[in-house]
Amino acid sequence: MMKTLEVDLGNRSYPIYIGADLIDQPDLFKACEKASSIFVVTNTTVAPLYAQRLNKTLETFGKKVRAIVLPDGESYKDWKNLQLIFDDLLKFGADRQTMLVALGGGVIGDMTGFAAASFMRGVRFIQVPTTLLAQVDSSVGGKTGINHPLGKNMIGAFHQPVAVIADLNTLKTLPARELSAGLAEVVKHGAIADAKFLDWIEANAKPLLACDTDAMSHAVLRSCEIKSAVVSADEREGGIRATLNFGHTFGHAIEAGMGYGEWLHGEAVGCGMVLGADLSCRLNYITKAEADRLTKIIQSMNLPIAPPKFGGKRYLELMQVDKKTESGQIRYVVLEKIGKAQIQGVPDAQVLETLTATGAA
Ligand SMILES: NC(=O)c1ccc[n+]([C@@H]2O[C@H](COP(=O)([O-])OP(=O)(O)OC[C@H]3O[C@@H](n4cnc5c(N)ncnc54)[C@H](O)[C@@H]3O)[C@@H](O)[C@H]2O)c1
Ligand SMILES: O=C(O)C(=O)C[C@@H](O)[C@H](O)[C@H](O)COP(=O)(O)O
Ligand SMILES: [Zn+2]
Repeated sequence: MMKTLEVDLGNRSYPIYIGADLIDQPDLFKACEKASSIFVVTNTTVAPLYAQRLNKTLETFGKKVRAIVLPDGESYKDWKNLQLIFDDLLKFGADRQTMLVALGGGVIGDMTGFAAASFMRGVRFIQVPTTLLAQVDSSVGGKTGINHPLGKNMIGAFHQPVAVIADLNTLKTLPARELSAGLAEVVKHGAIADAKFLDWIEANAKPLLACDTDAMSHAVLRSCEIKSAVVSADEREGGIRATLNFGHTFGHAIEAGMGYGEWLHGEAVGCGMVLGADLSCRLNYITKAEADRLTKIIQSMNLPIAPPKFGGKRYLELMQVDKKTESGQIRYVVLEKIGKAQIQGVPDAQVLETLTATGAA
């Protein structure tokens, strides 16, 4: 059965649809009725799996539908490949009434959203997330952008989609490693916002890793509920939205430091949460037993828990460019307790203790 949630942002509110075989349902794409043309942005892996079905659905609106197929991978989330989207939009007559449709994981969603934010100063777009990570996290909330060699997601814009259509059946073709990466963000939602959800995740590692339909449905729904509530309260990260960045200050440093694509985003975030839990413990918020428990949950999702050994100085250098840094002071999301997070500055010496204790330094 399909579930519908709402991201509540006044006249920019939009629905999140979660259910099976949704890419075949034209009524969910009704925002396309007013479009002059439709461009589906996808990649070389997802296109052969789902583009034809989506195309058939979109063609029912009687508009020109075109696919823009990008190369696959985090390392392509850059200027050069963003430009390919603009090239085709201009070449094939897109205008301000054009609808972009992002069909793929977080990389495609972030790039399509940024293209939509900036093409002709802004056009509408729909998110059709096909990875677990995109369904539980990246398709919701309107953070769009690309990477810079010196820092993750450094160039971008807030631009909300007009609908999120999460077809749970697309997860059936997802490789196991990608499923685990998505589970990292699911664990994050439990850790920062809902201790009972974290209990459920802990108890359901097996069905989650097996991509069981009921387990996936609950994981996506509860994650979207948590994320949409946070985004509705703080769209532009002036306050509580920063808690969604738990594990990301360390995680983004791992992604950039290794070279984008070496570690998956979810893997880096999972490991980043191990460091974040250790730091939270050193700050006397959570106990050692609670930090160890979170590490075990992350490990149970087949995610790496040992960070790359860049050394303390290099980690601090990589983390300095984090978007939460204020006047040179790096700010970290820490767990006040399981199910509640906050952001604060931490002396480098204490961060170095965490980096040393976890083998990063
Ligand atoms: N905007 C946000 O709020 C937000 C939140 C979290 C992550 N992100 C970003 O999202 C990106 C990570 O997203 P991701 O984990 O989805 O990675 P991804 O987009 O690279 O997708 C992972 C892999 O799965 C493939 N794939 C996608 N759907 C598939 C399917 N149904 N079956 C088989 N293969 C499929 C992709 O082609 C790719 O190879 C990062 O760039 C991260 O920074 C953004
Ligand atoms: O939506 C948010 O806010 C998040 O922080 C979600 C994160 O999972 C996501 O990876 C996001 O892209 C990170 O944002 P950034 O501002 O640190 O680049
Ligand atoms: Zn993330």
